[in-house]
Amino acid sequence: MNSALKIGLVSISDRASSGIYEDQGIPALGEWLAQVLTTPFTLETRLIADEQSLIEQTLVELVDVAACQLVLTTGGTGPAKRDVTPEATRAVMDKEMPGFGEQMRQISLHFVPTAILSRQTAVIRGNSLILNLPGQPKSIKETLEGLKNDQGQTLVPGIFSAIPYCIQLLDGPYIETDPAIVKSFRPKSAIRH
Ligand SMILES: Nc1ncnc2c1ncn2[C@@H]1O[C@H](COP(=O)(O)OP(=O)(O)OP(=O)(O)O)[C@@H](O)[C@H]1O
Ligand SMILES: Nc1nc2c(c(=O)[nH]1)N[C@H]1C(S)=C(S)[C@@H](COP(=O)(O)O)O[C@H]1N2
Repeated sequence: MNSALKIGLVSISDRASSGIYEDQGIPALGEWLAQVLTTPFTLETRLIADEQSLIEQTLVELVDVAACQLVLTTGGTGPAKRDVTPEATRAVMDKEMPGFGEQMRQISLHFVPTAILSRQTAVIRGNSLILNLPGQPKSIKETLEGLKNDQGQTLVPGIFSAIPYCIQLLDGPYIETDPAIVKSFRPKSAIRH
């Protein structure tokens, strides 16, 4: 199976979803993906409140019905009572991919000491990867892209480097990126020319 790339974006914020402020999560995710992906893709976007059952329902629908091979959530990963995104994500998983959360916290510590407050994780459901990002819109680029010096050299690799190969291992489309922004890493045997 090697269908066209479809990515689900879920912004989870009580205030953005009720109109108290404008959602910046989905635009930030969409703009970043448009810059980095050289593979054509389509988006399915959802803006929802921090309600566990609604988050679970949305993730299931994006994977099982809309057939997104990758789903990125933003928001609701912190310690506050209504932050339940990781619980909802785990509730719909087949298996957990804890390395993504570990690496994102490592990256984020280069930007903010409160990075350890994010409980973000990643999971596999069916043939799809679901990944939690923090709610702060600037954290999207920080965690996906990593940290570069003034000369543009990578100091800490962002987690997106590992996503194309992960999707490939799940029998999804072959995803390519602009290496000047994020170099996708694959073992030599998995590279297609
Ligand atoms: N979707 C969003 N759009 C714009 N800014 C956001 C969004 N989500 C979070 N932020 C910003 O990042 C900060 C930290 O995000 P966090 O997810 O902790 O928000 P929150 O306090 O849980 O509130 P809410 O769920 O209502 O966004 C917020 O105070 C807000 O300034
Ligand atoms: N890269 C990055 N990671 C970050 C942040 C940030 O600004 N940049 N904010 C942190 C803060 S302040 C919190 S409370 C947690 C959880 O945020 P969330 O509840 O919006 O998901 O993410 C953390 N991770």
